[in-house]
Amino acid sequence: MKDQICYDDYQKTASWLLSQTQHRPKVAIICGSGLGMLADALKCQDSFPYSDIPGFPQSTVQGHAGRLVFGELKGKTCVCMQGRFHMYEGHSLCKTTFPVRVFKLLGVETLIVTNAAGSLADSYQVGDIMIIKDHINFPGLAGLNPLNGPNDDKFGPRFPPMSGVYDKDLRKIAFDLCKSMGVSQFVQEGVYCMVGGPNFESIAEARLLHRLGVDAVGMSTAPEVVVATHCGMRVFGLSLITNKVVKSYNDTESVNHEAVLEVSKLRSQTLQMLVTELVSRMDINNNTT
Ligand SMILES: O=P(O)(O)O[C@H]1O[C@H](CO)[C@@H](O)[C@H]1O
Ligand SMILES: Nc1nc2[nH]cnc2c(=O)[nH]1
Repeated sequence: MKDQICYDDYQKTASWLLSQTQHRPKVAIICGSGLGMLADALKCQDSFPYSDIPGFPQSTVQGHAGRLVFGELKGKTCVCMQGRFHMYEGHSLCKTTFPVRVFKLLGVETLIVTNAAGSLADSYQVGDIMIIKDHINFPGLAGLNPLNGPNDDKFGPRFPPMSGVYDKDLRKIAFDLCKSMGVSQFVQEGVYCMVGGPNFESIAEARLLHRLGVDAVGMSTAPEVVVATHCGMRVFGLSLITNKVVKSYNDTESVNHEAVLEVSKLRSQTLQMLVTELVSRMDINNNTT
């Protein structure tokens, strides 16, 4: 796949998908590491391996199956990415966010992003679910932004605002749902920070992030949210806290990807229920098939 992607490239992929499925999704869900089971809740599935979709990048990370699944959650049509693309895999940021613009062209109005993340906040525990209130896009602050290059006005403005992008109403609905599901004791709300990866944080880096007010850190999500916001989508995000980031030189623990995937399994049912109920409560004009 080439590095410069133009409107026609997104359009070709969207047209191919529209020709292969009757589903017309209004909601897209991106599954984080080990969270691909979120797609299992979809009814009447049509699914496509990324390798079959013209123009789609390929997943290379364990815990990211590489399948696009269309289907219904409580009667609402959704498309779900079982596997996302990360900058550290060697993809350009345009490629990591390619699906988001394709979703826009499919008619998607709301993007739900999920990820596995390490916690910096002292009060967080492994297994907590963090509703994302805001993000710090470290690569973005350093000039690595998926919107770099000529702006395509068909998608959005040159200088999109990034304040208040994680939809307040959806966050409130999610909180209320967690209460009614009896899981609010392990639900948090906080700031997600994207770093480039693929290495986990050094202790000095962890301390820096902690001082900056970061609650959870990962290697994804922010570019997808930037692109979704640029093209006018509503955004909701969840981080599953899979590990505590090591902040002390006395700590002998260290994190690894296998442990991240293990914890993802632990909360799979709760996350699936939360996302399903959230989608079912969304105000969506659903014109399926
Ligand atoms: O952000 P997701 O895709 O959930 O994955 C997270 O888990 C991986 C590290 O274990 C990194 O890719 C990090 O970003
Ligand atoms: N950067 C980063 N990404 C993660 N993904 C899951 N856990 C972590 C972590 O501790 N740090």
